[in-house]
Amino acid sequence: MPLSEYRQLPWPAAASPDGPARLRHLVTGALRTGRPLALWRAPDAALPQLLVARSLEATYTGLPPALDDRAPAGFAFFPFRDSDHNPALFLPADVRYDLARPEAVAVAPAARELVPNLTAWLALPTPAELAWHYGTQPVPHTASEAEYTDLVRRGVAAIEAREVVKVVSSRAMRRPLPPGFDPLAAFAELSAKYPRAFVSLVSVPGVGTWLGASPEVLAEVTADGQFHTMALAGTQPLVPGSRPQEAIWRQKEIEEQALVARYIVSCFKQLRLREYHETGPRTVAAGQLLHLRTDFEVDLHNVPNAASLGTDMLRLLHPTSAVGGMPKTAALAFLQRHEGYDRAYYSGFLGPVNVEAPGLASLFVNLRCLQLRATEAILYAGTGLTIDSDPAREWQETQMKMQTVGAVLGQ
Ligand SMILES: C=C(O[C@H]1C=CC=C(C(=O)O)[C@@H]1O)C(=O)O
Repeated sequence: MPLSEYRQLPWPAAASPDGPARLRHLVTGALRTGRPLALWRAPDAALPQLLVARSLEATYTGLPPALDDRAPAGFAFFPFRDSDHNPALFLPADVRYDLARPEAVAVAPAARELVPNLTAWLALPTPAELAWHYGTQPVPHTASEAEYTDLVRRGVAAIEAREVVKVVSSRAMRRPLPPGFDPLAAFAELSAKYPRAFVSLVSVPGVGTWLGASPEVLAEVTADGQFHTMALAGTQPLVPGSRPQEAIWRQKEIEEQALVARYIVSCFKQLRLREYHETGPRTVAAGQLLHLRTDFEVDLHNVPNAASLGTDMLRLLHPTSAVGGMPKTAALAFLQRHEGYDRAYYSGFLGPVNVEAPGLASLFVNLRCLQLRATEAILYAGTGLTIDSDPAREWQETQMKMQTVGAVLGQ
């Protein structure tokens, strides 16, 4: 919905002094009134944006979001696997606050009834305590090194037995929160540390609070009418002092990434799309890690099914072979049987749809993320397995990936 249809509530002059203080004030208000919220900082953007949904009920959705300019505006927050425990959510863009326009809060027509209380709230001082929403699901099983390496061995055996070509195993890890841990400060720290990542903080009653810095675009429709997705896979540490372009990749990683690229091409084929532009694979840095990445662009001005292409691709892509495996159904069945924990929103996807302008969408894979509980964080990471995977190395790789978001835990 264009911003012109929103009601602009000017910030009272005497209240919170600057954009970040106002952001904190709005987040506090959303948490106190039990409303879902999403805060994100797009890659390469200077400032974050906040969206608050009018109610939890308004966020439940069935299908993945439609990526077209007539679809509702909001923030998608989808689990790896849709279930009653981890519902697929789409937070309608009812209340918006963009730090690039810090002087006013925008309220959508659908949330008009919030205006009186919100106006009163803007004039109040900010309470010190933020009551973040916590998930109601139990803490997931966290695999020991022995358990994880065993899972990797089983994955390799499934590849050898030709049940799957590739599978991406993953695990969770618990870490205590440092004293005085402040998720908003952690969000700002991740934004500063990873300028090229999609940094997000999502908090939903009953579902929980998730913080992350994702390097992976799942599906994007840009202002100049391009559809963009990427095949991101293969991991090695960035050696301090060296340049990403100098990295040398083993056959294992080259094949692992090529499978993801091939999967994307097969999705285009299913949609009978031949006009796409492919760049790469090239080496890209994501925090302290390097990955191989191929970018795919489709000029939506030049394809017959432009209006539905983004929506159709999103439905085919999730979960991609960078987080599930190949063939998709067999890889997901392997994970269901052997992984031994609930990924919840890790390796799902998230991001704004039609928020900045109708027709603009940026959905990212929810990687390099953690779930916040009252006293601890649960970190998540996975590794793409191929026939050449070494269990000890794959464990190491999950450790490295967890350090991306784990950096804010100060350990
Ligand atoms: C599954 C994750 O990363 C994916 C994205 C890039 C590289 C990957 C890899 O090398 O295995 C994974 O496919 C994760 O970060 O948890």
